[in-house]
Amino acid sequence: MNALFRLPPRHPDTESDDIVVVDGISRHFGGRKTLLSRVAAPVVRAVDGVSFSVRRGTCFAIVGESGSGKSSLARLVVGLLKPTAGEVTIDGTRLSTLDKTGLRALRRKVQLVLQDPRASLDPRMTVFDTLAEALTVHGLHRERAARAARIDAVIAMVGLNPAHLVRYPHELSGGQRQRVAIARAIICEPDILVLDEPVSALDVSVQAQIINLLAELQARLALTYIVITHDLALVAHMADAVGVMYLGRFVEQGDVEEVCGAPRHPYTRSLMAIAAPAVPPQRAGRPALLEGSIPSPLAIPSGCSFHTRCPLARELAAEGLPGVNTPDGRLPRRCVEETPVLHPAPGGRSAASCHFAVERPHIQES
Ligand SMILES: Nc1ncnc2c1ncn2[C@@H]1O[C@H](COP(=O)(O)OP(=O)(O)OP(=O)(O)O)[C@@H](O)[C@H]1O
Repeated sequence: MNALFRLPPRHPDTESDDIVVVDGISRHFGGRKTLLSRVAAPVVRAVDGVSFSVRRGTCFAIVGESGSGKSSLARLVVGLLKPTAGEVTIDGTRLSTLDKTGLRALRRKVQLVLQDPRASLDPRMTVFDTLAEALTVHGLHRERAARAARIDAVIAMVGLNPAHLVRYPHELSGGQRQRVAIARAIICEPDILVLDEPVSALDVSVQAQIINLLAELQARLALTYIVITHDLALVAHMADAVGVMYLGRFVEQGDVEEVCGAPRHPYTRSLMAIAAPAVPPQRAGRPALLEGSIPSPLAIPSGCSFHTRCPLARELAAEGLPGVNTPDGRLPRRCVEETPVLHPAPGGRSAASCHFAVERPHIQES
């Protein structure tokens, strides 16, 4: 489990105001016998001991490839999934202490926006009905005129007009549908939006418009964002802080300028190379494109879970001495045998879990 990593405040005299604190959260699936099977299903470690905190009014991004556990983590944060271990605290309230009523109240404050609005909007409901339903669920603006006024105000905020209110999702473009999904999320005046791949289902030309809309709304409504994405370029654009996720764990996290500007973990460097192939080689090693695909979370590699794809491990092994490497000489033994912990970078604005991340000390010294 990674220890709770908190960015030091930019201005040391301002008090820390963490609206979200995620402490050692895990979610494992399977492992139980079913009625039809006497053998327990294998355990999938979708999220495995993740910790982070998010300052009020900022944007925290969770980045990683498909299958790294990002969506499961998002669902844990909004209380849609129960953790196997660990705790999520939202604005001082521990989710584990909430009953059904408490969780419903929390869902008003923490809204989830999904990747594909075509799937998340009911095709049989007009835009007006979709927004009215959100108010009804939370018992807000019950009076007709007040409800219509709130819907008109929100539809304008997301850049649509009253003519859109009578349309059905299939009568809207992809960008307009995502604007409706955002309107539905903000209509109940939440504090936090969890945005799961908010633009990846959209045409590239529309993506920038939605990103700008999200930035505008964040400033106007003092929202806190948690953005789930596989795209480090989007992270660099939107986020203040980031957690880089691989097989259920954060392998690097911290200030976005530091993590994206001088990534220390070889996985982050590889993601950066994909996001911006023209970026010159980083100081601490050449970014290499990722080889192969992410292993199954049913069979997480031993030691450092990234060792099966790690370009830095291969490079270090090539420099290493017999006995320091695995018997086949392909990888440093330490990468295969020892699980790395998050090491804070000098200055404490980021941390990376790689045995060799900091100075890339020569393998004989380790
Ligand atoms: N309900 C479930 N039962 C079993 N395994 C699950 C369940 N939900 C997720 N998983 C597994 O957990 C792992 C992480 O899934 P998750 O959807 O959180 O990853 P992700 O990074 O969001 O990927 P994607 O971008 O493809 O959605 C995957 O291997 C997935 O198959």
